[in-house]
Amino acid sequence: MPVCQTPIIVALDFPSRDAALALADQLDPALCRVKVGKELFTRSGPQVVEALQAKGFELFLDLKFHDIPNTTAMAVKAAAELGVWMVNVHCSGGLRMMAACRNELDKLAGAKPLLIGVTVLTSMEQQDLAGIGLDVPPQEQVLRLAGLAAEAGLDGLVCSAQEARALKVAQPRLQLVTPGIRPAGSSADDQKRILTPRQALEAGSDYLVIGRPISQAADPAQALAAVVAELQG
Ligand SMILES: O=c1ccn([C@@H]2O[C@H](COP(=O)(O)O)[C@@H](O)[C@H]2O)c(=O)[nH]1
Repeated sequence: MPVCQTPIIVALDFPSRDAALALADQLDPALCRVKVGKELFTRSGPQVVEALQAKGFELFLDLKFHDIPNTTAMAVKAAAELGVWMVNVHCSGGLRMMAACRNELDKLAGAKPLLIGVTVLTSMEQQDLAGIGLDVPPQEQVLRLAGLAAEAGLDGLVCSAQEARALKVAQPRLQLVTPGIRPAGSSADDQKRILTPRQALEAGSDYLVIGRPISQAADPAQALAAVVAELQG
């Protein structure tokens, strides 16, 4: 397997295995990892994970598990047995839930996936948090959940790159996985807390999750190359 040399994770948000693999065929596993999320996994299951791994990609299984501790820990174990590189759970499932997942992964022999906690979705802004009874700015809630994730022994967080600077001070051990990445001039779509690839890297993001700006581009390989060039420039 080639060593991936960039922090880019391309989100394969497609309704079929064939569509996802067609995009993967245009991407170089040395230039990006790939992410399988809820839509693709619900339609295509573990077979699409195996097919992408066979093409040489390291894979983030982004199913954002959120359930009682035992159920979530068993789901994380199942993901680990698929050989994925990264798996995630919602931090709002609480400390005991995250600790159960950590504990389950620690029992496994051999390579384990990175265990990452989702803080506040990048599609949410302060008024969305108020709507679910959280009268705090997104960054305050992210930092609170980050503290719980660190206590539970998680490897990192999903957050906006807008919170990266504060998190690198508050939780320097945790790796930061940041969706809501938008090259200058591209549509924000349903994302609210966004930064450009370069801004995100400078703020301290370890991994940049990029979906539609690459997957919906007329030339996805060229769109990926442009992001790589922006990061190197
Ligand atoms: O807070 C989060 C957590 C996960 N995501 C996922 O990342 C990609 C982003 O795709 P774009 O097309 O670049 O918006 C998508 O798969 C989300 O499910 C997120 O956006 N925010």
